[in-house]
Amino acid sequence: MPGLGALNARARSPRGARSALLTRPWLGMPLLLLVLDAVLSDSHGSSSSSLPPPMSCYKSLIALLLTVTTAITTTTATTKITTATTSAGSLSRCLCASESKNAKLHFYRHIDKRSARDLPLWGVGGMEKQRHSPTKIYTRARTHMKAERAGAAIRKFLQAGLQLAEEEGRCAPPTPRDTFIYATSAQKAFLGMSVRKKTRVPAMPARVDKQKQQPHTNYFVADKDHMRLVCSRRLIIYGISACSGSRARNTIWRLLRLLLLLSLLAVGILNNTCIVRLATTFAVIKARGKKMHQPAAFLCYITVYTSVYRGAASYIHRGRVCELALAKKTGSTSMAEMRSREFAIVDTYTLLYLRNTRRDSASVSRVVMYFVLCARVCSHLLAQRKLESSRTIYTYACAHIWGSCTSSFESRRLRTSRIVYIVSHSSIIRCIPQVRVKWMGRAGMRLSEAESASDCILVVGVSRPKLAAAFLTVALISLFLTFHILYDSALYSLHAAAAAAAREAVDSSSSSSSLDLVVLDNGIDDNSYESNSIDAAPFGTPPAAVTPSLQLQMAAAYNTASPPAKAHFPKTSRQLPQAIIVGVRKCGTRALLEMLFLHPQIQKAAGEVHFFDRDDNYSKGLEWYRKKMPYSFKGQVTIEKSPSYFVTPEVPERIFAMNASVRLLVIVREPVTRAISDYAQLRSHASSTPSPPTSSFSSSSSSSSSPSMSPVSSNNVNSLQSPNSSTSTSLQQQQQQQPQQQQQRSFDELAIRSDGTINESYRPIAISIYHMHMYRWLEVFERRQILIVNGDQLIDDPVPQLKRIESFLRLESHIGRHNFYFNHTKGFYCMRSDSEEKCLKESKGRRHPRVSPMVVSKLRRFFSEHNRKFYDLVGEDLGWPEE
Ligand SMILES: Nc1ncnc2c1ncn2[C@@H]1O[C@H](COP(=O)(O)OS(=O)(=O)O)[C@@H](OP(=O)(O)O)[C@H]1O
Repeated sequence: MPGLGALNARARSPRGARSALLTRPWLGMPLLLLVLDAVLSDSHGSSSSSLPPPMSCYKSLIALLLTVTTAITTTTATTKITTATTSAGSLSRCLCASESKNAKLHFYRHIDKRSARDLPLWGVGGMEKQRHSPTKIYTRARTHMKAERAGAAIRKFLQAGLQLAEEEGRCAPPTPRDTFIYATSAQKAFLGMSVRKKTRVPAMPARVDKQKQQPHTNYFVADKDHMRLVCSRRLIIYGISACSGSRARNTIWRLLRLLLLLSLLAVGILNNTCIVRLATTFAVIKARGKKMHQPAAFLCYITVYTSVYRGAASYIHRGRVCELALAKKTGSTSMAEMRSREFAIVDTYTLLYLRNTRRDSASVSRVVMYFVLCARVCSHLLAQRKLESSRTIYTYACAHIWGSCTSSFESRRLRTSRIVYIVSHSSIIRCIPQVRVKWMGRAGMRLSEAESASDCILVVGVSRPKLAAAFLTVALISLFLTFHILYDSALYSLHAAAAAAAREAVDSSSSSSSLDLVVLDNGIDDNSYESNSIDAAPFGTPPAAVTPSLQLQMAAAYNTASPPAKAHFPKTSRQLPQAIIVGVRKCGTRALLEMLFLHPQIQKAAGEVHFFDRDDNYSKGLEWYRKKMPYSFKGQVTIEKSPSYFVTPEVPERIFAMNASVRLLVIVREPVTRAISDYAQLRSHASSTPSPPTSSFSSSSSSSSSPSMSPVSSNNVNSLQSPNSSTSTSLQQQQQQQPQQQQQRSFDELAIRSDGTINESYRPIAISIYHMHMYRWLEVFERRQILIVNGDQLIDDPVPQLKRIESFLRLESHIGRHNFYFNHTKGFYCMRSDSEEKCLKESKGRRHPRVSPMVVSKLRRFFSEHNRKFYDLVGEDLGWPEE
């Protein structure tokens, strides 16, 4: 058994195995894994056998899990992106709030939902009153309300905001008020608004819904581009976002994160690789992320991986970047003192983006908008005398963006390829009459004694989904790696457990009596059933996998060697059958196969393969056939059954060509009973088959041209093949014709012609003339390769027949009486294994039609001669009745 050496060798080198885990390719995505799996599933696909599901099943499951995880991750990341892109809405809300309620802007370091909830923002529709963020309202509406009601609720919510705005009298939009609703298309649809794609700005978006209750208010659906119009046109933005997602999704995400963290930490300890460390770092940060302001944390992840702006990111996530900068610029070292000063931070979380942003229309326009907003904030601060007008406002942005902004201010109009923004310099100047806005380079963030003090630093910027994509990639790779490693570890443990179990079994069996060993070692010779046994090594693979001698070797190996840290389970593969039940139809082939399957060393093919008797299957080649076989361990015997092999002339040669030493099982039953059983089956099938359109068949029973009693013609033999065989045309005719016409007739009519002779061309009769088929097998195979199983005895008492077969297959005796119990309802023996009790299905053991005793005895007399020929051929007398 080659597996033994390999087993021990591998068991002794767990380190090698473990390192193999890490050298596995992990560059692909889960789907790639699935594809690979499918390609490689040749030797590890699923099987209908009783073996534990092959590895690829686990792998597929893991891959599926990964895909689901990926989907969740993607969704989460997408919502983060949405959060980022709706930041403009947050800013405008902040702005309005500051103007309406004199809110202290330095509270707004983190413009997130939590802080927003506590602020008296009218810009999002009376948030203070309702104590709910629009996200929450939307989510709740989506979850709990019908679309219309939810739409109405949100409209009401928006109107409340408008009302509040009116009361405040600040930041009030011109009349008629134009309200822009910034929402995803799904949300807009939800609101009952048709979504019009915005193409050109400044053309106003189409008006889609007029509120009758508030005739002066026009509701428009704004897309991202419209957001940029907000300030210049003094419109109101309502940000409705579903960023937060459902509670369930958040919980799942949290759990996944925890799982990821724990697993990566565990694996990271074992495997000191930078990949794992990286992933672990990611997990730790991700886990911590929930405590941080989302976008800042988000930037932090990116920073960790790019390692470019680490310092800046940490400043940001602490929300102190401006404070520090200001402290340095004013020469103050005391933070407490700094906090007592008034200054504004409009937005911090997109600082890093500014370093990377391209000079494209979208980012520039967004920055312009931010500046406008900043300007308004400054104006507000000036009005409150919290900012000295003589002071300089520093903004931190990369040079080219700043260049765009200033040039736009100067030219009063920023024109890009796509959009013209009406951002006039005068409007800004109106807002901040005496405040100069200057760009402060990165160096400005550091201590510079020469610089004059400043009261206000505006850190502005934009964020883009691009960064999120990077994050997502890292997340996916980490997830993939994690699950891959987890999967490997799980398999590893499974193997070890299985090997340990095998070892236990070996230990216990080695302590059993030595008599067993003697009997088994001499197996065939000592077995009284073994008249047909083959003495040479029978199968393509050594049958010794679990023979006691080998078990002892294994046990010895286990016992002498120091206990291995890890062990490997032998691999499974699909083997061509070493034994085939070739027939005979209706003699108990299924029962035989299922009963043999009780033996742990036997694996059975699912269904009937019909490889050798059907030309279309045979032409697919042996590889196709092999793939139809179940997975088996080395040393196990693979068996398939296709009863029509017995009567198909080409089959013996074909099987021989595959494996000259194959073992064949022919199960036979008293021919008349078999014929009646066959008839019962045909009739049952006929009743469930729709009738063919035409039929030119002339009943064989009434056909005067039918062959006479004496030897069945070769024509008849050909016509006996499986109904599905493609080797015979007459057979197909028979297939179509028999069920409909013949099977409406009684067995008596079909089996006995009107002239009283036996209709031996009638298929059920012809198949029962066993010697006519058997001789073809004996022309090809040696007698000792074929075991004749008595099907009647298998019904009455299966165990002796099975013992014969165990011997014939050179298998350890395993199946015994404990494996069977008689089921009185079914009238047959049913099987019992450790795990279950099982009877054959209803089509096995059908009620036979009533056949007149005269016909039975007539048939028996007819068959007696054929039976004797069969006995002579096989050298066994089966003792079937002759009357
Ligand atoms: N344990 C047990 N349970 C049920 N049936 C049993 C069993 N042992 C043998 N048999 C007999 O098997 C007969 C069906 O034979 P096959 O399985 O070879 O039929 S088939 O050719 O595959 O259709 C079937 O024939 P019918 O009785 O005519 O249905 C049974 O008699």
